[in-house]
Amino acid sequence: MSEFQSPERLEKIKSLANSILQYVEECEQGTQTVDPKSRQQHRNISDVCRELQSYAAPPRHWVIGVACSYTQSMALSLIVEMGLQKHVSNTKVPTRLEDLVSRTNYSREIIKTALRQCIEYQIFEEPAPERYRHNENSRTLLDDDYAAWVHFRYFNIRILELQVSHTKSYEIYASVDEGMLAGAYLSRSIATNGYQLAEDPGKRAFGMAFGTSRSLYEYYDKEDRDRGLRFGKGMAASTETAIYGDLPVDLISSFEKLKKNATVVDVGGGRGQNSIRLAKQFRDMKFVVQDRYNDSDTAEWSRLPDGLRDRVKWQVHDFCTPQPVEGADVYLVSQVLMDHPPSVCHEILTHIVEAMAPGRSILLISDCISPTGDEGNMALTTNTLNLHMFAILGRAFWTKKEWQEMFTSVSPLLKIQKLEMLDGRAIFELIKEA
Ligand SMILES: C[S@@+](CC[C@H](N)C(=O)[O-])C[C@H]1O[C@@H](n2cnc3c(N)ncnc32)[C@H](O)[C@@H]1O
Repeated sequence: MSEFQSPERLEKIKSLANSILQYVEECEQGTQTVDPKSRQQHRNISDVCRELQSYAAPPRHWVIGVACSYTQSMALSLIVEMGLQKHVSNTKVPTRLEDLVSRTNYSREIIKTALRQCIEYQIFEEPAPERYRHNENSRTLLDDDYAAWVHFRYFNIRILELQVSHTKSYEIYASVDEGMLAGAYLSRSIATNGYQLAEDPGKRAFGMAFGTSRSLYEYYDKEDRDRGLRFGKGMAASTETAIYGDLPVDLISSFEKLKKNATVVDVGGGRGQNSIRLAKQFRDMKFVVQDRYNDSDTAEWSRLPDGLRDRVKWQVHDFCTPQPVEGADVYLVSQVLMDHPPSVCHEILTHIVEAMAPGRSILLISDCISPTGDEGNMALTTNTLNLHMFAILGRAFWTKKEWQEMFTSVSPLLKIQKLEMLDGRAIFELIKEA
């Protein structure tokens, strides 16, 4: 018996392996019910695989391996930064390393090492030495919005190509990307703030990393429009995936029970990803996508299919000012409150509640919740998002009690009609009592 594999550990490995086999059998027999609301079984099995991986490694290897997991982000960021996904074959015939080098003129060592690291995590495949092709995972990077999302979360150094007469020179300007860079500063940020999340944007991990005293959205608006646009694209992709789409509002809230031509105001709606999805489903409803920073509404609008153009409109609106659309049927606030300190959330909600028609307008909040006690646990993906929010926005997800206190402080007339929670995601349906 190997020195670290005690009988207890081996027993654990056996039982985890059995649950994997049972999952495979159920899938083969079609007895696995894929619940669109939770995708719980798939998530369970990936938790089991992670646990199994931990038992397969000696403890000292496992912990240092977890500590080095940032190198996977490094590799992926290199791929996206160099745009390698666009050069690797998407057919059975792989691309040779030499061809990748000659097509891009980038370092052979970097290309090879970044691809190798990703391949170890099943992103791309290498059917023969130094021959690469896409697989199901790496193909996701061919979607521009999705690649923008990956880019937002990981490290990047942007190279600005300057055309100076006939010579090309490169200026590397100090821009490194949000998720990974801010994350690297988190321990330093809390250490200088008595081990608490910093309220002052300049002292948050993001502020320290980017040398700014502005909060994330102000920074995007005033200092870095390109990165702001990329964030918007990333958000659009994030709501389309299983990770953040596990609890879509339309599955939980009864849009069916609304009147056919109801108006939905999508507050802080970004590129309108939620409204567009809903407009496709509810063909008579109208949508107003409000965002302070989305000034590309004309571009968004022109991209809409014909049937949606007369029903989805954009409006530049700062949600910290009075709500211009009064008495709408639904005010949707999706992934907005999680970004702001309590005082700003109070202000955002107050403006909406003032515009709501008593007894009729619905306030629909899709956000995250920190489960306590018998409410369960956060899924790894939501916990990961919470850590990311610590670094980027200096915010932690609220408990149910904190949410309730916020609603009561905004207005005693605001009442929760429905609350759905899943793995740390939450959807609140509220009305303003008459
Ligand atoms: C995390 S995104 C959520 C986007 C969308 N609701 C979703 O669920 O995908 C937050 C959005 O709030 C917008 N935002 C930030 N500050 C704002 C403000 N003061 N007024 C209006 N929108 C704002 C951002 O531009 C961004 O589009």
